Amino acid sequence: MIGFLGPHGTYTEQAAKFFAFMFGETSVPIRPYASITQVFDAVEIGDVMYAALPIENSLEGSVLVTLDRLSVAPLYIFAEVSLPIRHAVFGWKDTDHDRVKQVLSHPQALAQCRNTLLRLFPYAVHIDVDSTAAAIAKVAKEQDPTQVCVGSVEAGQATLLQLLHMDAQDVPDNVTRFVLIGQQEHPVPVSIAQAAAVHKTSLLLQLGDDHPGALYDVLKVFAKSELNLSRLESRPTKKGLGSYQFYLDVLGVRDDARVLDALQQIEQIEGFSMRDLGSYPCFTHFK
Ligand SMILES: O=C(O)C(=O)Cc1ccccc1
Repeated sequence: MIGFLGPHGTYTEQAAKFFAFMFGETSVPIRPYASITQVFDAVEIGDVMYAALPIENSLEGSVLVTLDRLSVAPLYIFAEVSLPIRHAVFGWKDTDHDRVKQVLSHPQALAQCRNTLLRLFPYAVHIDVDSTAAAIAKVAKEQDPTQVCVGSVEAGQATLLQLLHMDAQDVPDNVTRFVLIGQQEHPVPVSIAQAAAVHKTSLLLQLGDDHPGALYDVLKVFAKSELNLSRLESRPTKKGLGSYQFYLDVLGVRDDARVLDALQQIEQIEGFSMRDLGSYPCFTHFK
């Protein structure tokens, strides 16, 4: 079973369906949860074997709820899929744009459409909802012509709402990365890894003692090993202002001799602790 950020109609459901399809013959069912936190709870207590969650967007950057929980949860990334995201705006028939008071959606969707929404609905406030599909359901239920919502065209068209605008994202090329995560003892079939041309290894680094060049010492290892980093991100450790941990995505699979060697070298650097968040296949899926 794959838990995902629901309800039905979210972008994460599209990713969950992709992952389920990758299981092939042993195709697994998917189950919606109302929030990212609830999906994490479900996979941690073993209610579901896997979880599908958004982790990063090409316009807005990291989905912090996912990233921060991943740093403390004993979970691993097993696969990644990047999906192009096209946002649509839905409302009631004959919506008067100047009278719209509220635009509801997931905060990432609102952020990805910020400028377009300001232009279309200059007097509206943006309201965060747990998912795009939850926002669509709320606007469809309340039948209030001063509310509109942002979500996928398929989810909106499954309601009585009217499609007001297509492609509301501020930049046409809008892509979100979704990850399949789970407990280490439940790896996915090797056929999934074999189906991908690109693999990544994700690491979480914590500096023990901060000193000049501490991060450089780590980056030098990757540079000398000619390993490409596809991401480097700092997040607060929450232990005090100015205290950071680092997320790194290395292009390469952990079993690769160069990656193994680099990781061993980093482990020997004093003052660092490194957590392996998984080594996994990366897919891109165009509908
Ligand atoms: O709310 C959704 O539909 C999600 O799956 C989260 C999300 C929101 C915006 C872009 C990508 C994923």
